[in-house]
Order: sequence, then C-alpha cells, then structure tokens
Amino acid sequence: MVEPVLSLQGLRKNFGGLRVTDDLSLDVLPGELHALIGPNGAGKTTLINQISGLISPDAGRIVFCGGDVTASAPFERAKLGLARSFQITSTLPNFSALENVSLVVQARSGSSYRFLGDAAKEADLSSQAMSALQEVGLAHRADIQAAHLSHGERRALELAIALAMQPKLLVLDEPMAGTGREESARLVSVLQRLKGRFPIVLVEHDMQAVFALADRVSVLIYGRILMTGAPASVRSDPKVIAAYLGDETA
Ligand SMILES: Nc1ncnc2c1ncn2[C@@H]1O[C@H](COP(=O)(O)OP(=O)(O)OP(=O)(O)O)[C@@H](O)[C@H]1O
Repeated sequence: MVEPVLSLQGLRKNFGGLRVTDDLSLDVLPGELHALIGPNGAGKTTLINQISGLISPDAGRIVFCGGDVTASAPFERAKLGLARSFQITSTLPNFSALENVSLVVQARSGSSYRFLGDAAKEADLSSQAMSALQEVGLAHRADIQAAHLSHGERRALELAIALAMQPKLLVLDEPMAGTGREESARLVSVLQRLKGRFPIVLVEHDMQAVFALADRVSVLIYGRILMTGAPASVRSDPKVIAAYLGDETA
C-alpha cells in the first residue's frame, strides 16, 4: 500500500455551535494533485488552516510524512517541508522578484553557505532563485519589484517561492483568485509542469482549472467529504452536481 504524504484522521473543528470540520478523514498520496472543492462556507479554508497549523482541530490527528504533527506550530510544519501559498499574495512588495525568491533560498540553505565567500554565495543564491523563476515563466521579470508585477505574475512568484522551499507538500489556496482568463490559463500550465514533482493540495473555485489539473478531487460540503474520486467521476456524480456543481458541468 502507498504511504500517504498527508493523512487527516477524524478531524473535527467547531466555531461556537457551528461544526465546520466534521469527522473528516482524507489522504494525500505521493505526487498527486488533490483538489478540494465545495461551496462558499463548506470549510475549505478552515481545513487547510488545520493542515498548515494556523488552527488546532478539536479532535483527530494530522500525520505528515509519517509523523504526527497535530500539535506542531506552523513554522515546525514548514521546516518539515509543508509549504503553503496564501489566498492573499504574501510577497515583499519592495523587493524584486529575484530577491523575493533568493531570501527563501537563503533561509532554506542556512548553514550550507558557511564555507563560501560572499561573492560565491551571492552567485549561487541568484542562480537557484533564477531557476525557480524560470520554472514559473518569470525569468524575464526577475528585476521587477513585486509591487509592479501583475496580479497573475505575483501568484506565479508565490509559486516560485514555494518551489525554492523544495517542499514535500504544497498547499495552494485559490491561486487563480482574482486572475483574468489569460493569466489563469498561464498559471494552469505552470502547475501542469510542476505537478508530479511533489504532492499538491489545491483549493480552487475555478472548475476549469480543477478539472484540467487534478488527479483526484474531494468535494467538501458542510465540513464533510461528500466524495473523493477521479475528476471525471466527480464531475458526473449526481450527488456532487446537486450539491455543488449544478450548471458548471453543462
Ligand atoms: N474564526 C471563525 N470564527 C467563527 N466562524 C468561522 C471562523 N472561520 C470560519 N468560520 C465559519 O466557518 C464556516 C466555514 O468557513 P471557511 O472559510 O472555512 O469556508 P470555505 O469553504 O473556505 O469558504 P470560501 O469558499 O468562501 O472561502 C463559515 O460558515 C464561516 O463563517
């Protein structure tokens, strides 16, 4: 049996009297792009906040790469390789695209630069950061301040930052939100290229993107998984159509 990279086991979360995560179990397998879809208020953000450690579940367990991280802080999970890219862009606006990625490469590499001189260190940081920018199609914008990038380019920059972290799991919270049709298509093709290298959990309302990218889709309704399956079977499932997709499949 394949060991899941991430295993959510019987998670439960209440906000006051409202049960937002309801005995939820879900496995993310090596290399898969696992999309999480569902109507507004279904509990998707609350769930990924529990995965990244911003919110503690009231009950249940979160196992990441074989270890129990239920009680671990977000930075501890990040150190283990759990990378999350936020719904609201989180780049440093006054730094160039290259500097934004270089900072992450530097933080990750840490003490491995101890024996290098400043110039060699600088060159190595830049070349690693540049190759992450290349992978997301932003190399030609390397010297532009993040504040001056388009919305879609900033989303791509976030992906480059996530790549530079060399994650064991990448959690993406609505990467297509606020992007136009063209930018969204460009992000889909970047994700097409990245997928398979590490598992990705993708929360996204753009169903075209979800069905183009996902290996498996989980549908969340009222804090519960209604169904997990291949995109084609989810898309044609009467329960899913009734609860969420409606006309979107037409
Ligand atoms: N900190 C909180 N305190 C109280 N209620 C909350 C809190 N965070 C979320 N909720 C409620 O929990 C429910 C699920 O919210 P959540 O943001 O997880 O849904 P979602 O599926 O991500 O929605 P969307 O697609 O609109 O982003 C909603 O009813 C929301 O109002």
